[in-house]
Parts: sequence; structure tokens; C-alpha cells
Amino acid sequence: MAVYTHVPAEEMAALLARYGLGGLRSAKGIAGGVENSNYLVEAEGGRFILTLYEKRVDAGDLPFFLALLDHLADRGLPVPRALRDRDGVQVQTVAGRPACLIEFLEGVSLSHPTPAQARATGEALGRMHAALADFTPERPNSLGLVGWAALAARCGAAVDTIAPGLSARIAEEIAFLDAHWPTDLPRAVIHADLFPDNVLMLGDAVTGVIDFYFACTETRAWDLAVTHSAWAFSGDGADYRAEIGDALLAGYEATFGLSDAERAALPVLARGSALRFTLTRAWDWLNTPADAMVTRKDPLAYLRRLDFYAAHPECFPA
Ligand SMILES: Nc1ncnc2c1ncn2[C@@H]1O[C@H](COP(=O)(O)OP(=O)(O)OP(=O)(O)O)[C@@H](O)[C@H]1O
Ligand SMILES: N[C@@H](CCO)C(=O)O
Repeated sequence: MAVYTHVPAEEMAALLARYGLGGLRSAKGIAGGVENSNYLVEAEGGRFILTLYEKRVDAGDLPFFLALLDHLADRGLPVPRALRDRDGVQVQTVAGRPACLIEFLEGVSLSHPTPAQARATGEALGRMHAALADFTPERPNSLGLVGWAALAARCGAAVDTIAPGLSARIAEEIAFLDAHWPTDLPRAVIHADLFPDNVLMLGDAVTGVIDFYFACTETRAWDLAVTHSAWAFSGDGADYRAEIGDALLAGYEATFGLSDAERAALPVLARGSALRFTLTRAWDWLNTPADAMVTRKDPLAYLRRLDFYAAHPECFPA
């Protein structure tokens, strides 16, 4: 469960009063997620998510993320806005952390999506990219190619305690990606973390896209590569599920589409995605505080994806 910061009930009730949402009925820490503290809050005025920003979320980036959510919600995408209090303020301080009260969206995140659900997700990603065409704010990607080398250096040889030889494998892959990374593809603001746990679904319909806190200006097709790496494998990364990968790509093609150059770059972009999550998971594996109520995610599940993408570029049809 990701609850790094405890919020006393009295402080939660005082927060709700600022929004005119009536009394607090219940507040529960949410199991799931690794980045922020999340509470499901039941108030007399409705059900909400309270997010306290921890770790990698810089409070200075919050205006970018909240403008992005408003932009997408204005265009009909199923994303949760941050509520404004009676003074029009979206970002609060709760238990000493920057925090937002966020609209609750229905739906469940899937562990074993079907091809139809993967297709709907690809369609939603394509619709999101279309809606972002006129979104002008920018945010650099601190977890792109340059950031990977820096993070690998910070992890150092300690990653070899996770798997023997891992630091050498990471260095080799960064050298490969440096040499082959496409530099001339269209760039845009992307979600950058569209994992199954960030897509809420009812049946085959996408009812929510959440967790935009890695959104950044990047090679747009990388978003599809990230989504592919997160969806098209068994959880441990040992098995590639071609029917899921194909459905995801088909859904994206139906609502947005790829140029020939973007399609040709997908195998390299996917290797970059697999490395990104191997690295951030390895960092978390080595640095998660012992008292955090959080389940660490397995870095090797992404190393296996990396091995698969390196061996099977043909999983992305030309
Ligand atoms: N707006 C929302 N409506 C409904 N449920 C939500 C909403 N936001 C978050 N949740 C629930 O809280 C969980 C954790 O949220 P979120 O994924 O944003 O956390 P995180 O710590 O940032 O996670 P991650 O590890 O994916 O970066 C989600 O899986 C979902 O169950
Ligand atoms: N979605 C990521 C966590 C956020 O970087 C993971 O599963 O590793």
C-alpha cells in the first residue's frame, strides 16, 4: 500500500471544509501505486481521491500536470481533474506535503487484460495524443535517455545485488540506445506511464486514465512503446502476449496512427522503455524506506522485457 504520509482525520475534515464538501465519513489509504500517498475519501459531498505528492513529484511541476488534466477533461477525455477550493486553489498543503483533492473515477484496473481491452486502451492513448495537439506547456523528461545514464550512475554497482551482471547489462544497453535513439520523430506532451494500473475500465470501456505525474515533452511514439511494454507481457515479463501487443497497436492506429518512421523506431523505443522501468524499479528496490507501506516492484520483470525486445524487433510489424 502506498501511504508514506499519515493524514490525521481532523486535518482531513478541515481540508474538506475548505471545499464545502461537508463532513468526513471515511478515509482509507489506497493499496496500489508506489509514487504518492493516496487516500479514498468519503465526504458528505461525494467520493474523492486525496493525493499527497511524495518522492519524484516536484511541487513546481504541479501546475503543468493540473493544466494537462483540465485540458484533457475539457476535450472529453476520462481524466480526473483536481478540484478547486472556495478560493479557487487546487494545490493544498496537507500533513506538510503538497496535495490535491481529485475527482473519483469509476472503473477497475486490470491484471489480465483481454485483446478487446488492450485495443480500447490503444484507442484511448490515440485520442489523448490527438487532444494534446494544441497543448502548449512543456516539461522536460527527467527519465529520458540522458536521465537513464545519470540514474544508472547513481544506482552504481549496487544493482548487481539484484542480479549478477546487471550494471554491465545496463551500461551496454545505454550505449546501444545512445547510438540508435531516433532524434527526428515528432515530439509532444505524453503520459509516459500508461500501465494497466493507470487505466480504469468497466468491461471493455476505458472509464479513466490516471496518474499523469510522469507526463512530459518527449518523442510521442515513445508513449506507445511504454504502453506496449507495460501491457503486452505477463507480469513477470517472461511471456510476450502478441495478441495484446497487436490489439494495442491496432487501437492506436485507429484513433491516431503512426508514420513509417515512427513504426520503424518502435523496437528501439520499446528497448528504451524496458530500460527506463528496469532502472527506476532497481533504484526503488535499493532505496525504498523499510517503514513505507508499499510493495516494491520487480526490476527483473523489465529486464526480461528488454531481453525480449532486443531479440524480437519483429514483434512490431513494419
Ligand atoms: N481519480 C481516481 N479515481 C479512482 N481511483 C483512483 C484515482 N486516482 C487514483 N486512484 C486509485 O489509486 C491507486 C493509486 O493511484 P496512482 O496510480 O495515481 O498512484 P501512484 O502512487 O502515483 O502510482 P504509480 O505507481 O502507478 O505511479 C490507483 O491504482 C487507483 O486504484
Ligand atoms: N509504472 C511504474 C511506476 C512509476 O514509474 C512501474 O510499474 O515501475
